[in-house]
Amino acid sequence: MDMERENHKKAGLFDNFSSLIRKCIFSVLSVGPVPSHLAFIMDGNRRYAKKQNLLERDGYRAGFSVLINVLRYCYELGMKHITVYAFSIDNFKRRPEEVQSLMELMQEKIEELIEEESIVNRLGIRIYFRGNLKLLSEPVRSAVEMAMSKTAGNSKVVLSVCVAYTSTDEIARAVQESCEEKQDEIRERDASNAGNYALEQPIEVADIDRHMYMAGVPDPDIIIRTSGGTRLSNFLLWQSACCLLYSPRALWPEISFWHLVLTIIYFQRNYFYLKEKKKQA
Ligand SMILES: CC(C)=CCC/C(C)=C/CC/C(C)=C/COP(=O)(O)OP(=O)(O)O
Repeated sequence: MDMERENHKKAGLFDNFSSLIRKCIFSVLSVGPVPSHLAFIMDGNRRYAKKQNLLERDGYRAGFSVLINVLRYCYELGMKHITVYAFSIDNFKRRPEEVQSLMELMQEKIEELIEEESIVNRLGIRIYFRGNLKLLSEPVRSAVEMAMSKTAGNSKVVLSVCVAYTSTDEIARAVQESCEEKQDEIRERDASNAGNYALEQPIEVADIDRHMYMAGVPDPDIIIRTSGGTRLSNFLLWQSACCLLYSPRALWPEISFWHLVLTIIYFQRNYFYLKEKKKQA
């Protein structure tokens, strides 16, 4: 028992020490510009499981723990938006047992996240799930909806979790809805202006923007794809016209505080170039 208490005390001291080191490093980094929106393609969970001789499911569990750590670091750095690619529409084509196991894990973790004392509530994180949510099974969809309503009062950080998501689906749906909206407007105007044909009204980029799953979220400053890949894999294509891509070689569950530090340094080195490109766009 004494041994247990001793170990607990040591772990507590280590946590305090790490948090102090983090604070010092973050205050140095904060002298320069810090991104306000990071987006992650959390690649490499299965490879990690294989490498560590774990079940695939445990690779995803390790990936979820890393997501929680990353959220804490981003919060400490004062970032406003974090977006993660948790499940693409194409992922539904994986083996049914794998899809089932990942969905069960998501449901379990979402339910944990909305508990009163969870990190999400302690740090004031508002969660949005973005994607074609109709494609989710009923229990997962209810968990997702519950998480969005239970965190609606949190306002420090916005976590956007893209599930049942692909950019091409997002764009096609937004264009479709914008056309329908425009047709309704024309119909209403024609009805009140009998006999006069309405002039053709083009659909603007801003109209489509308003109908995106990511509506209201500023475009990401950097997309980080772990495991060294440099493909966007149908993630945030509409939102990444002026965005950096960073691809550390580490698998997602291996991502640590130091990878985040390197990401910020990469952002700071490219800041003026990015600012110039944004101005031109
Ligand atoms: C509640 C919540 C937000 C949970 C998120 C859990 C989590 C870490 C999901 C990642 C899912 C995924 C398909 C990652 C891609 O890597 P991969 O598994 O395809 O790995 P590979 O590239 O090694 O094959």
